[in-house]
Amino acid sequence: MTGFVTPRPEPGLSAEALALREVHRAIAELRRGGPVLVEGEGQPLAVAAAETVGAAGLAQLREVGTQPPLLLLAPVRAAAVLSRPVPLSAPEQGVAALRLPPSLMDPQRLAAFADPTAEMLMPAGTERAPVPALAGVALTLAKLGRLLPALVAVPAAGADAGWQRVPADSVLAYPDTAATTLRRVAEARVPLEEAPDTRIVAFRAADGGIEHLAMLVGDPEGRLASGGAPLARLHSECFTGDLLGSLRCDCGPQLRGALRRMAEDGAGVLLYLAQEGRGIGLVNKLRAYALQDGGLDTLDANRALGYGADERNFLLAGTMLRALRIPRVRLLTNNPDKLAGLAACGIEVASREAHSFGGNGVNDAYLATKARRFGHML
Ligand SMILES: Nc1nc2c(ncn2[C@@H]2O[C@H](COP(=O)(O)OP(=O)(O)OP(=O)(O)O)[C@@H](O)[C@H]2O)c(=O)[nH]1
Ligand SMILES: [Zn+2]
Repeated sequence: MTGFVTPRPEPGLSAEALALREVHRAIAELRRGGPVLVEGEGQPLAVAAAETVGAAGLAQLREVGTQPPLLLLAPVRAAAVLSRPVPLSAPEQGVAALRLPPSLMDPQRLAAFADPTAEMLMPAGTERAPVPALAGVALTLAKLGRLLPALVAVPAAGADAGWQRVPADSVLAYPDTAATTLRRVAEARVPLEEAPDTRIVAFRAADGGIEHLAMLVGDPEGRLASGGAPLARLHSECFTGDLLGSLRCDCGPQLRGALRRMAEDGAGVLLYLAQEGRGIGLVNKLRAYALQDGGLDTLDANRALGYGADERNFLLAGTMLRALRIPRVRLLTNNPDKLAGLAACGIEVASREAHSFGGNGVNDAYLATKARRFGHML
């Protein structure tokens, strides 16, 4: 059946919640190996994630495709699978498109092209193709889903009403919409080893999505009322460091050290942001670790996966601090991006407080890379 069904917005659902929902549903579809239709200016683009797509998803792509399928990759990843440099021209939005011969339309091979830890090469003679208009948006969608930014794509016609559709605008607005619609949803007193007088406040965006937490230690409101500024830390989730005590990073000592310092100071707010692996997700962070064991540093490993060096969005933190009525902070960080990020969303950073814990023998090169390549102030 072909045809077009106008989506009926549900009563009471805001435009922002609807936009988040479109993206969440598209991500869920990509993650389970299904195809989605990205709509915007130009011909709609049907895509599936190379990492997850199965035979059924590939068949659906073939059905709606008006041209042979393409593999969309970050240029650095395209250069790796082609074993030759891929020069970028400006209008191509940081995407390379490679023609996929029928013999390569195979789930296992596609997954290997997506993943630099699999070391799979495209056959000699593989050609680049013009990059479709919505290719950059589609790769952004894959990254929002914490999938490897590698997609099988076909410019599409005649997709029926059963297809999961997502407007390009909703994808592009997603990071800001997910941040600005955060609301407080739960709160409880949770005494912590390092900071016995702690309340945890949970935040959730419109249409569900990822939740973020604020740990309020002592009396930050009182500190502000007396004209001071409470200590604050933006802590990006690190399952391996925070929970397991991994020695590869410094997150565990930074987390507990920040809580301890806030308790000693009598006030503080620690935002625990669900931005695992600088925003690439735990699975991709593990892939990045594997690449680092092969010789790349933490920045180049992210890039080899097709991600940026740091995919975090600190607008989240601005929204949370405003909701908590904390407009002014003394920020525990060595990261200049956090200072700039908070300033950009109108939070006053009264001072920066150094927050370093020294190397442990395993993380020394990682800490040195943060100083040398990310500009961390150590
Ligand atoms: N992608 C990636 N993420 C990592 C790696 N090591 C740690 N992380 C993540 O990095 C985040 C912590 O960021 P850091 O750069 O260590 O420190 P920061 O929080 O930006 O800066 P500070 O405020 O100075 O501590 C957490 O989300 C970790 O999961 C890595 O090798 N690769
Ligand atoms: Zn860590």
